Amino acid sequence: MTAPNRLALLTPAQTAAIDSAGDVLAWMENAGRMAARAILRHWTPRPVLVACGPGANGGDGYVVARHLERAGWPVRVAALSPPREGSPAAAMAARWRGPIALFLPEAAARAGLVVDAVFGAGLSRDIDDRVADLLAAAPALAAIDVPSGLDGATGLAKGRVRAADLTIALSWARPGHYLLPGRALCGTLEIVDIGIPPAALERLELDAWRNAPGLWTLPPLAPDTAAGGGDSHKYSRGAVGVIGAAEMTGAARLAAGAARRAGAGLVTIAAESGADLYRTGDPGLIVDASPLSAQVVDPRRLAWVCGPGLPPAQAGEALKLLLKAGRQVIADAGALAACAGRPKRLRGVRIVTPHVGEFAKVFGRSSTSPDWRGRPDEVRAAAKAIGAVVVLKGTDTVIAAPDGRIAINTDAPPVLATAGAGDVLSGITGALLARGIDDFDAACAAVWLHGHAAQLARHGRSGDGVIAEDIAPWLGTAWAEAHALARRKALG
Ligand SMILES: NC(=O)C1=CN([C@@H]2O[C@H](COP(=O)(O)OP(=O)(O)OC[C@H]3O[C@@H](n4cnc5c(N)ncnc54)[C@H](O)[C@@H]3O)[C@@H](O)[C@H]2O)[C@@H](O)CC1
Ligand SMILES: [K+]
Repeated sequence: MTAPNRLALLTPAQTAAIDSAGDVLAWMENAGRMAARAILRHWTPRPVLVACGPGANGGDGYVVARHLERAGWPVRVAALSPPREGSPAAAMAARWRGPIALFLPEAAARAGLVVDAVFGAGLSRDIDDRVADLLAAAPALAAIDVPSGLDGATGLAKGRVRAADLTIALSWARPGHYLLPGRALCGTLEIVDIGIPPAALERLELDAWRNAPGLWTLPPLAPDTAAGGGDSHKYSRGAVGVIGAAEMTGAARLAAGAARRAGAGLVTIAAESGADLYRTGDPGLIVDASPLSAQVVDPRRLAWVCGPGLPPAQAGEALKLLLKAGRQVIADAGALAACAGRPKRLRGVRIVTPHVGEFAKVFGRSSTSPDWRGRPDEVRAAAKAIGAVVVLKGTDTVIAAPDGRIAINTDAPPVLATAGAGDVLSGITGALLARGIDDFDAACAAVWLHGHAAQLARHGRSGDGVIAEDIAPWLGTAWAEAHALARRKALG
C-alpha cells in the first residue's frame, strides 16, 4: 500500500511535530484566512462572536475575526484568557483592533454565529463550564480544527462538547473527525489547505488514513479474456470457500453470493450436512458435501469465510481444520463466538470482522455501549495480539493491521445496520483475499465497496428499505466507481 497523503489522518501529536519545525505564523495566517472563506461560503453576513482560547487555536480565531471584519461582517472577539506573551497567537491577538466582548454566554446568544477557536484537538483535560456554557449558547457554530473538547485522536468528547454546524480542518483531517461521537459533533467537515508543504509528512510515521479508493487499488473486476478460459481461469480469478451451517443457511448464502459478485471465479459452500438446502436456487453456487477435512486440503480454494450462520461449536471445529491446512481465513460471527475470551485461538487467521459486541467478547472488553467504537489504539492492540487484520464494524468502521496502521471508513450509510449485511462483507473480503490482494488492503477495499454498494442500492431503488440482498448486485458499479475515483484523485 502506498497511501496518498491526502487521505492521511493526523493526530494532535503529529501536528505538533510538524509545527515545531515550521513557519507557524504563516500557517496560522493561512488557517484563519481559509477558515473565514469557508464561513463566508456557508453563511450570509451576520454578527459574529469569535471565542478565542489561549493557544494557537485562539491565534487562528484572531485571524478569522480580522478577515470576517474585512469582508464587512460585524465581529466581536471574546478571549477566555490572553495568549502567552511572545507566542504566534499573541502576535495575532495584537493585530485585532476591533470590538471585544466578555467571555459570557450572553455575548454568544446575541451573535448570529459563534466561531469556536477556544481549543484545538490536543486538549489535555475536560473543558470547563465557562467554555461549555458560552459555546452552548451559540445560535450557530463554526469550529476551527475541532469543536472544543473533541479529542482529535480518538473522537471522544472531553466534557460537554457543543456540536458544530461546520468544522474547518487544517490541511489534513484527524481520526477524531471521523470516529463517533466526533463525526456527529463536527457537522459539515471542510478541509482547507493552509500551505503546509506535503514534505512535512515525510518526517512523521503516518499510521492512520481515511478509507477511500487510492488507499488501495483493485484489479479489474471482469476476467481478463487473454488469460485463457476453463477451470484454470476460474481458479485464477480466486476461489472462495464458505463454511455452510446445517440449518441457518441464509448467512452462508449471502456471503457466497457477495463473493461471487465481488469477482471470485468460483465459490463453494462446504456443507457436510444440509447440502440439499444449499442446492436449491443459486445455480452458479457449488455445494460440496464431502467431509470438511477433505475440502480444506484443496489447494485451489485459498480463501475461506468461516462463521456466518454457524453455531460456535461447528465454527470452532472448522476454524481448527482451516488453520491446520494453512488456509486464508476470514473469521466472523460464529467463529468469533467460538473464540470469546480466547483471542489466541484466532492466531493464523488473516482477517476478523467483529461488530462492537463481538469485539468485546473476544478481546475481553466489558463495554459494549454503542458509543464505544473501540478507540483506535484498542483495535490496533487487538490486531497485534492475534497477528491479523481486525475490522471493527460500525458506522465508523475501523480497520487495523497488526503493524499499527489503521483506516477509518467514512461513508457507510445507516441502512447497513440490517441483518445479513455483515455476511455480505465477509463474502466480499473473501473474494478480495482470494484474488491475492494483501490482507489490510483487502479488508479496507471490502469495507469501502460494501458501504458504497449499499449507498448505490439506497439511491438506486431501495431507499431506506435496503436489505442485505440488495447490496451485492451493486458491487460491480461500486467497483467501477472505485477505479474512477482513484484515477481522478491521482490526476489531482
Ligand atoms: N499544523 C497545524 O495544523 C496548525 C495548527 N494551528 C492551530 O494550532 C492549534 C493547536 O494549538 P495549541 O497546541 O496551542 O493548542 P490549543 O490552542 O488547544 O491550546 C492549548 C492551550 O490551552 C490550555 N488548555 C488545555 N486544556 C485546557 C482546559 N481544559 N482548560 C483550560 N485551558 C486548557 C493549554 O495549557 C494550552 O495553553 C490547532 O488547533 C490549530 O487551530 C495553526 O495555528 C498553525 C498550524
Ligand atoms: K476549536
